[in-house]
Amino acid sequence: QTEIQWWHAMGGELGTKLEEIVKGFNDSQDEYKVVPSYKGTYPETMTAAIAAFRAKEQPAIVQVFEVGTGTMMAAQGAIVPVYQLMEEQGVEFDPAAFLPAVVGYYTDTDGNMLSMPFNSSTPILYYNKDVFEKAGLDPETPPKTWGEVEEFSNKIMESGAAECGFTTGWVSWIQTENLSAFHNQPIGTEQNGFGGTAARLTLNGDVQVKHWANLKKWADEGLFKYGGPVGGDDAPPMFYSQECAMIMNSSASLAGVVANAKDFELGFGMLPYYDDVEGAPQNSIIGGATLWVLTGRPDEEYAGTAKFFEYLASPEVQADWHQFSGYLPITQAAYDLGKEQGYYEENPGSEVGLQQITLNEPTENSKGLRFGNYVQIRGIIDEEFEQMLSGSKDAQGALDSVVERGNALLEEFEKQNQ
Ligand SMILES: O=P(O)(O)OC[C@H](O)CO
Repeated sequence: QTEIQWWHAMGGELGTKLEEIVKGFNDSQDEYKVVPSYKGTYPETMTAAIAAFRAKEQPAIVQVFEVGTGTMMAAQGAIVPVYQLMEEQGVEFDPAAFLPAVVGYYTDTDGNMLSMPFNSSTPILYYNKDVFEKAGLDPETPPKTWGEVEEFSNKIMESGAAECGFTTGWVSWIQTENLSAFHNQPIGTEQNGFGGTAARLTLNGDVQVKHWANLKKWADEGLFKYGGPVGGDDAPPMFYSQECAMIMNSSASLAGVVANAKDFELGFGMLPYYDDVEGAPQNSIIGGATLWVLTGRPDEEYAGTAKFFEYLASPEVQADWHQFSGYLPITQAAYDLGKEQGYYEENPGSEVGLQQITLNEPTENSKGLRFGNYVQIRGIIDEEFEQMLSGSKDAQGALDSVVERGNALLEEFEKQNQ
């Protein structure tokens, strides 16, 4: 039996489900055994894989979050593009089976898919209907605009229904990158980096500055509570304990929310927008991760990997994973299967993420981003946001620093990849 190592970043409920999915494949045949290993957060998993590659101890498959795409694409010689893998192994693979938002993010300029879509998400709003009701708000109506987020949060706090209005996961992904896409604002030149490595950051525009300044003001007033860097691990517990009435987080936080928020009625909504920004709401962008295949493994592992990917993309596996986790149904077939099963009717709110990424035809500003060294740039976004919260910089100063420090990394990346 050939063992295939799969390094991933799915902890908690998602990790348990991932293992169940792998077991389904392992039990379905006896030639290959996929061995999943949890390697920590997305940045930790990616760093571990790069170090392992240098030490020639790399796994065949590694799960890399969406913002690692630019770096992985440039790592020629280290990766086997998935379209090539499937072709070489004679396994049928139709990129058109995946949703356009997913295909667009992971294909090269010739339309070839480089990594295997597995878990694509988008951020949404979760809210506590019980707290809304206690505060005299309509529990069936989530806030649509940032003005309403402020107004509702004030009511919630003044009425004593909860201590805080809202929290958020991922300041980088949700309150900066998605905020920009949803308001049709660029975060960089060259179509947010899709046009090539000459791209530079521009995320210190008026809308982003206004939003960060508001977050600082709301944090000072207690309306908003910060959940920490990277994914914002401190945010979900504040929502589960009913300290904060709302949370903006990945659609894939669903599994955790369902498991932990047992004492109150859950509501779902789209991300808020500023109604004085023309073109908003545009559409949100995907997050989550894809599976990259690394070079340097024995041939039989690639044969098994192709078979495993075929299994992962099947409508049954995808629909099950999507419905459990809150990740988007990444293939049309998985979405259709869910409809046939009556899943969306029985689970109001479960289509919010999909409706939001498809709200409008994506523009250059809202189809995603592709920058090299972006994992490090995410770290800079968190650092500068924290500097702003502590009062040592204002929103403009913090975002200017993100651009300056980030562009130094982009210049370095461009030089290395000429
Ligand atoms: O928590 P996930 O898997 O939806 O990922 C969120 C972000 O896209 C990570 O960059």
